[in-house]
Amino acid sequence: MQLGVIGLGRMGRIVVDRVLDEGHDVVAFDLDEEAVASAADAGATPAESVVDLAERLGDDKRIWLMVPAGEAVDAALDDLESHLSDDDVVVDGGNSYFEDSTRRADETPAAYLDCGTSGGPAGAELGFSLMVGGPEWAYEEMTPVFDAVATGPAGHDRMGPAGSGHYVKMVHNGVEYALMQAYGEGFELLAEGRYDLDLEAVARTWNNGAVIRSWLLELCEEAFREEGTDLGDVDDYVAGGSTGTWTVQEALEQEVPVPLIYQALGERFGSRAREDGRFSRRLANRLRYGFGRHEVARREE
Ligand SMILES: NC(=O)C1=CN([C@@H]2O[C@H](COP(=O)(O)OP(=O)(O)OC[C@H]3O[C@@H](n4cnc5c(N)ncnc54)[C@H](O)[C@@H]3O)[C@@H](O)[C@H]2O)C=CC1
Ligand SMILES: O=C(CO)[C@H](O)[C@H](O)COP(=O)(O)O
Repeated sequence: MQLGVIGLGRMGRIVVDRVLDEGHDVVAFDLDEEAVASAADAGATPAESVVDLAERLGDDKRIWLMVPAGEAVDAALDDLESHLSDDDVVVDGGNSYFEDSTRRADETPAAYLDCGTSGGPAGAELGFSLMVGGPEWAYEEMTPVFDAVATGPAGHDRMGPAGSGHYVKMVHNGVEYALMQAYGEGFELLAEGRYDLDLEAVARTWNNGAVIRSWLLELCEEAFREEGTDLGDVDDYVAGGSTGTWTVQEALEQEVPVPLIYQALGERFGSRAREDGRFSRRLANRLRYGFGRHEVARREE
């Protein structure tokens, strides 16, 4: 199969590499020329623009968007629009808002798959977990690509119609916020509590057989190992927040109580007011580096 990939950042480049590794062809474009050159070095065919990418793909185009949610997705789709037909398939693998995805599915003259992607940069080796929404035939058509990008056949599935992939990923991120908050609170109590504990040793012990072992807890262990048990100069400022906000908004609309996710979101917003130096927030700040290679906000000396 030949796949066009638009957006070659932390996540898009992994899509390129994993698809190439499985013997497929890739045509790659990014606004950043260095990212395009680097993908070309890895074996992709470089494109000079979105339109050039579309023209190089010929009939039955298969295109994966991996650009920031929002305007960048609409900009790429605008450029693609006149080059698409209903035999083509466009996948949006970013963290788009699900209602944007249903609108785009209606407006795009190709089959549109909204694909929630989880796993972060660690997915380069492990593969991603992919939650896909959209037409069944398009999902089946893209199965070789999903097999390559995901951990394997069990790492992707069709959730339902348009929007459902990004809807499931939105809720996934709400859960992610709540889990980060729970680990943060537990470690804050241990850090502030009555024993002088090595939190890396605690995390390592928990990760070996404990009920609460998980990848996020492995990232806690990594954070304590790399930053120190007091998290060193990691600031109590947690960025991000859009997917958690959408989750809470949807929960309110559906009248489903999600107090843990709401509380975790509130803690993030609170961290930006810099009222105090909460340990849990500093850990969340550092964990986002662990799973997403997002920049760690550091305290000023
Ligand atoms: N980093 C992570 O852990 C995860 C990120 N995501 C989502 O994946 C998407 C991409 O994220 P990252 O790769 O981390 O971002 P990134 O910032 O590393 O890369 C985005 C790339 O898109 C390019 N770009 C922006 N607008 C463009 C346009 N109109 N045409 C072509 N290229 C354009 C940028 O130059 C950049 O290279 C986002 O929606 C993000 O929320 C999803 C799961 C995990
Ligand atoms: O989707 C992700 C992980 O699953 C991305 O890392 C996302 O950026 C996390 O959300 P936030 O930026 O709000 O922390």
